[in-house]
Amino acid sequence: MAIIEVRDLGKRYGPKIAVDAVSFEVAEGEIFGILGPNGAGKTTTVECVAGLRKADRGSVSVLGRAPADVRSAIGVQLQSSELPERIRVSEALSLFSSFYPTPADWSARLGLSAHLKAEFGQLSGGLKQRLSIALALIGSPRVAILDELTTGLDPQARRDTWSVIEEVRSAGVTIVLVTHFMEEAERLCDRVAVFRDGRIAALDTPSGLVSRVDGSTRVRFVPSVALDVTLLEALPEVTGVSSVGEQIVVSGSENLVHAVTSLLARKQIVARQLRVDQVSLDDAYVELTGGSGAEDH
Ligand SMILES: Nc1ncnc2c1ncn2[C@@H]1O[C@H](COP(=O)(O)OP(=O)(O)OP(=O)(O)O)[C@@H](O)[C@H]1O
Repeated sequence: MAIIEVRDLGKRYGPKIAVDAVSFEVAEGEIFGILGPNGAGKTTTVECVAGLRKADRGSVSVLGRAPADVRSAIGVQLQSSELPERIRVSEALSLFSSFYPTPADWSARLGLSAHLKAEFGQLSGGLKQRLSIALALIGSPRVAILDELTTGLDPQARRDTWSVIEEVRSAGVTIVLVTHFMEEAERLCDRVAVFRDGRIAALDTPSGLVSRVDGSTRVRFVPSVALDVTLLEALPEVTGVSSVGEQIVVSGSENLVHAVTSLLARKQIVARQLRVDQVSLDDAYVELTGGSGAEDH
């Protein structure tokens, strides 16, 4: 069942079209990723889903209602979340807890226990980030919107945060995750919408996005005897053949390996130094967004 439905969403800032005809659904319990270069409209879209920004066009429903009517069911961690400099971590947690009938405390799990007395203004960027995640989850939301969840975290803290997100999902929370990190999307997301210039350029599972790239699989080998490459080119699974010295590199679709090895077996040719590579979500992203840098934050 869809817990979030976005239909034909449109938003301008003056002459600038930030979001244009964006539609998608998020199923209950899903981790839905939103990827795209800077300025592609990701934050504007999630702000509309959270009920924090009014769209010019289209509709958003969360749990079948307008987001503004179900605010307590939506937890939001946005890029710009700022707190007063002097507020202590413990004070922020109890203040936010007081807004909700059944608050949930994720602070220990997010590594904040040793920093409860620290003032917000003294926290490192990573700790501020973790506090903002704890505050987004404090109201036991049905839907959590996390914008650039792990930006500013070191690799270990990023992995720890991923484990927390997996726990949050196991607790039944649906998650919308805006990210610049392909590894994060690949690890966490069930489906990913790739935004480009205010529109969704592609929406699929991470592996589905990869398989859209032409020549997403590459087979490299050195044939035991000279091989007529036109035989390889004639295979329907093959999109390209090149040679580097003795090595032959064949690109093509998912079933490429079987097609190539069957041909070699028929010709009684042994494939030496056989290697198979798959393009990464990074490669797919670059192709789908026209080469914009993904991790330029
Ligand atoms: N309040 C605003 N006033 C004017 N223009 C805005 C405003 N907020 C965003 N924009 C513009 O709208 C476009 C989309 O911005 P948005 O923040 O939604 O993109 P984004 O994909 O989240 O980018 P980023 O990855 O940099 O956060 C950008 O061109 C941005 O400059």
